[in-house]
Amino acid sequence: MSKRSDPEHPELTHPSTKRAKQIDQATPYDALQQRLDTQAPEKEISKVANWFRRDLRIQDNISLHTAAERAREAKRPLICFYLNCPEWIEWHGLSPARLDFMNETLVGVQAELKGLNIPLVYITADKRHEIVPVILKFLKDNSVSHLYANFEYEVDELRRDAKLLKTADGSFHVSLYHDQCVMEPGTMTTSSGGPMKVFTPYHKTWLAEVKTNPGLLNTVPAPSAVDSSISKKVFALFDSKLPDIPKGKQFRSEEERKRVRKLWPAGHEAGMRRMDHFLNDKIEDYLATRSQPAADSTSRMSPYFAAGVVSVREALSKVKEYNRGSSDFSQSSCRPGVYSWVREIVFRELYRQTTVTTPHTSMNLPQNLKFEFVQWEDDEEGFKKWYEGKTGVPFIDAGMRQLNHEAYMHNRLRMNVSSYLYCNLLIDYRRGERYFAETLVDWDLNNNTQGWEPSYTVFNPVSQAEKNDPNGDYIRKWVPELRDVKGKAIFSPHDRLSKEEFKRLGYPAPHVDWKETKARAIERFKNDMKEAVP
Ligand SMILES: Cc1cc2nc3c(=O)[nH]c(=O)nc-3n(C[C@H](O)[C@H](O)[C@H](O)COP(=O)(O)OP(=O)(O)OC[C@H]3O[C@@H](n4cnc5c(N)ncnc54)[C@H](O)[C@@H]3O)c2cc1C
Repeated sequence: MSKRSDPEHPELTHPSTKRAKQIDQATPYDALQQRLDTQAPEKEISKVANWFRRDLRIQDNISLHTAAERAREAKRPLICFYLNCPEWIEWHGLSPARLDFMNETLVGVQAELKGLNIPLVYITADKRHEIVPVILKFLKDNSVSHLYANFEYEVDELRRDAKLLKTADGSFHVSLYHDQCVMEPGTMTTSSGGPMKVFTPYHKTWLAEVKTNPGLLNTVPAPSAVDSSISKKVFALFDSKLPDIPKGKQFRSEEERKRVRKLWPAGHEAGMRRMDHFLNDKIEDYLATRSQPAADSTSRMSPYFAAGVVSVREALSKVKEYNRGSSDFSQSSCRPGVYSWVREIVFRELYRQTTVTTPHTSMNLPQNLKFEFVQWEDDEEGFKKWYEGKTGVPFIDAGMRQLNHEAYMHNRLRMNVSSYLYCNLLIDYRRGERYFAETLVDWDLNNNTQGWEPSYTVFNPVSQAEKNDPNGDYIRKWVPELRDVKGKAIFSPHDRLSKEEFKRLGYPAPHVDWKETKARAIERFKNDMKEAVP
């Protein structure tokens, strides 16, 4: 089957499954590596540039650190820049919360760099196809001989970098670094040499590597101040103005902006404060409470990691300190909370390895390509109820209302609302994936696509709520219509209250019957995938 595009939902466009398999065979990552390896020999340094991407910090930033060292040794200026592309923002569906968080962080980064006599310049390419020419012009106009940046692993970004190298044709030298993870994506292989894809062996190997090589968690310092006799050569580049967030991507109101900003204070310092708070007050109980959304006991570090405001190495170095200086994070050697939190970080690492080695996963296609053959339902009413948190299923509605209010959702709810959308409503999972991207402050393509990977597991939102929100506190917080419902009726008020009692709540009846739709989904998946040949 394999539809290539859906005119009503252009965000779901993707290649055919056959093409996806070809892309997995000859990956954009390998193509870029090849270009990097076959560059013309380096010329003498005239100016060095560092391109900030999803690494919005000066602390423990590998490309920035290396670029600054190169410039310092050569006594040449260092220029930093950030590329803004409104069409790219639309294409990837970034949320107002995420953009505001990034912009606020950039304001701080620019000020920090200025204090070190290093300019941060904002450059804009209105359209995606203008990105490469705009960057080339900027580098040429400023006589840059050496460009530094950290890898981004998604297909679009890898192809953009390969195109930049091709078009530059040796006019400057490009160096890219692995900065997003502890373990370089693609390097964790099985005994037969292929990339590890399964979590348990990946986790085991990751723990062993980090235990024997604690240097993997080492951080690099922020750049030191540039001598003003050198920085004056790029005097005109200081005080570049932060571009406005595109109109359609701004908060609906000042009140909303203030509220969301308060929840997610921007910048590295705020991120590290949050990490300290987690270690001081939360990590001890993390294993026991991490699935209980009312406890709010997780770190809430995801926006900082997703935009690279805090590096994972720096966060793990803090965890190592807490772990009495040991990088042995195995279950038998550390506190349960430490083991369990690091395990989540390892999921994040594996998902980057997956993006690099199975690139079709970042092209709107499921990892298991057979799911591409499922016929999804067009249930617009159901979709609207889902995203507004009005499905009539309290746990699902609470999760979606938290998302809409905080630009964030607890992991347990992410698992439940995604399953509900593509199993019970049988709506194309990619629409939910996209809604998350457009709403979350912590959107991260690797974690989001893997989180949304369809499967046969149909979560039961009633038993899930009974287990993980036993007193119904989370539901009461986010679904005020149910605030006064007593006992277990809160988990399924339509079925557990009398008709009159339910009517008085002013809460919707379930949009679909869970049992029936579970059976429908399993049947549909089986039938549609039975003879699928991706
Ligand atoms: C459908 C779905 C969509 C998701 N979309 C995103 C997303 O866009 N961005 C995102 O960062 N995470 C996503 N996740 C993973 C997870 O829900 C969030 O990372 C987590 O809830 C963030 O809260 P925290 O920082 O308090 O996590 P903690 O529990 O404190 O975990 C620490 C860190 O580990 C990483 N992590 C935790 N859980 C996971 C996981 N299941 N998979 C991968 N990494 C994990 C995150 O970087 C997180 O900040 C998604 C999960 C699902 C099921």
